[in-house]
Amino acid sequence: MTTFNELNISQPIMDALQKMGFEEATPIQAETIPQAIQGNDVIGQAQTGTGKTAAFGIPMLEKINPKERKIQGLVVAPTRELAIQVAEELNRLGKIKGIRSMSVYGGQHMERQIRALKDGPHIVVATPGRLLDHMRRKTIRTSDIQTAVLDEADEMLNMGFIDDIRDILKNIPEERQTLLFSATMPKEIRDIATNLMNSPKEVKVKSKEMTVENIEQYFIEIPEKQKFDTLTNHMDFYAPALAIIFSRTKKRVDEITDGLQARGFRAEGIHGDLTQGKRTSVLNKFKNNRVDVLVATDVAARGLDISNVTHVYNFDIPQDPESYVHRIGRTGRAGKTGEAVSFITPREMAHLNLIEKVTKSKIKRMAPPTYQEAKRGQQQAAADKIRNKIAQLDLKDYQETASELLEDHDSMTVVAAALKMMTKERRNAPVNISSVQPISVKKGKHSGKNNKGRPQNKKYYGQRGQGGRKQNGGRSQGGRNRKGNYQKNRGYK
Ligand SMILES: Nc1ncnc2c1ncn2[C@@H]1O[C@H](COP(=O)(O)OP(=O)(O)OP(=O)(O)O)[C@@H](O)[C@H]1O
Ligand SMILES: [Mg+2]
Repeated sequence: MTTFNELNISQPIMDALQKMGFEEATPIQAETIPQAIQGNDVIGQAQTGTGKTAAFGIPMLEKINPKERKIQGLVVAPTRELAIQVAEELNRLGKIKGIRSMSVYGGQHMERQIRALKDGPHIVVATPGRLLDHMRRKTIRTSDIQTAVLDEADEMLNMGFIDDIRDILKNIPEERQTLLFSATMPKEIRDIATNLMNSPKEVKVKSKEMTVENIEQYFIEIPEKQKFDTLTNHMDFYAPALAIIFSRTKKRVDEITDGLQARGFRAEGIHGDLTQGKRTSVLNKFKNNRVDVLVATDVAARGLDISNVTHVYNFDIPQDPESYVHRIGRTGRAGKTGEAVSFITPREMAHLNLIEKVTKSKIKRMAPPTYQEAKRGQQQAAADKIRNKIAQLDLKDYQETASELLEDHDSMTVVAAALKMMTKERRNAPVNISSVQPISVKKGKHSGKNNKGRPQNKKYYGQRGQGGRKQNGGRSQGGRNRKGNYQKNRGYK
């Protein structure tokens, strides 16, 4: 255990940490903060949700002089939502020291952005394309930048942003310090990254698995056509408080979202074809619990820190093991527990084995919940709702009508009728999701545009998953118990 006191952090930032409720440094913070404060370049790798933002944020903030209204720190992140979030966390950490961070990303009004930049933020957190745009227009001055951070570095290099990243770094003074962080860092990508840096110290928080151990991981083997019914059955049976569902395409995200809404779930979708306004509003609704289910493409897979996400579903298994790690890492953050459930079609079993092997994690087989179980789950949710109402003890106005009902019918019948009215007959809303090809290990699956220049795939797929099925059958343990807890927490809607 390391306290922040031991890390030579200045008082204003210590005060901010205290205000944020951070008591101890996480391992990646304990290991990288001293290295970075000394001025070293650092490649930091640690599991999802373990505080990498503050690990690079604190040393960057330490170096900044708040009196100089110049951009002294830069963070580059792969998605707009992540840029917004990182800027918010840096603003919290830097507030008492008087350091202002601003996010800059595509899809936002250029003129408005330029005006805000004139206000003189000390740190800019940007997505690569928009950042280059500003650099070309000279609306972002890079000559005073002392620290450059690449958050989710491997993703940006993977996504074909390597040239953009090179261009960005070329424009930043050579004496800069470069910090590079991610939960995953395939060797080939690390080699590319190392070339962009100055003798970086590599800090890898050691763990057996790439995923955090407080995420219980399951898979359900299920034909493509049955995925959607299985999803709603699972959600009825286990009643996740907050869930993210990942799907492979934007079209499927829309279809799943529509389907869930038709079946009475409070769901919204997020993907790259939506306007930025819509993307932001969907994410805010999810954060404020006005939406319980977020359906997303990989645009939401990296870095997003939404507290209390209890379940992550892979409606479609992701192509890369790294993507699996990041997706499921949206739950089980900052020491909390979470559950990940992946739907695997029979032909994708070998791909699942490969993911297990690369991530060194155990993904347990779970039987698909039946429709009967789903209905029972819904009834229990309705019963919980009644229990909560009873606890509130404000039922006097209803007693006269209740006693009239009980004169005509026995209490069992009355309660059963009430429960029936409170539960939804989900199957009355048939839903069709358009099919996609299964991901297979043997086929050359790297032809897709996402796989451009992904040397690490060769490594994985060269090894070839062993195929075959796991025989560790059985349902997730403790579902009912956990379900009870979740329902108490949320008050079923
Ligand atoms: N020392 C700490 N004590 C308590 N909470 C912390 C500490 N450091 C960070 N946190 C909180 O933990 C959560 C996860 O942090 P963060 O988003 O930085 O994780 P990450 O390692 O970047 O994850 P990812 O790989 O998914 O990007 C945040 O809500 C953050 O505020
Ligand atoms: Mg992060």
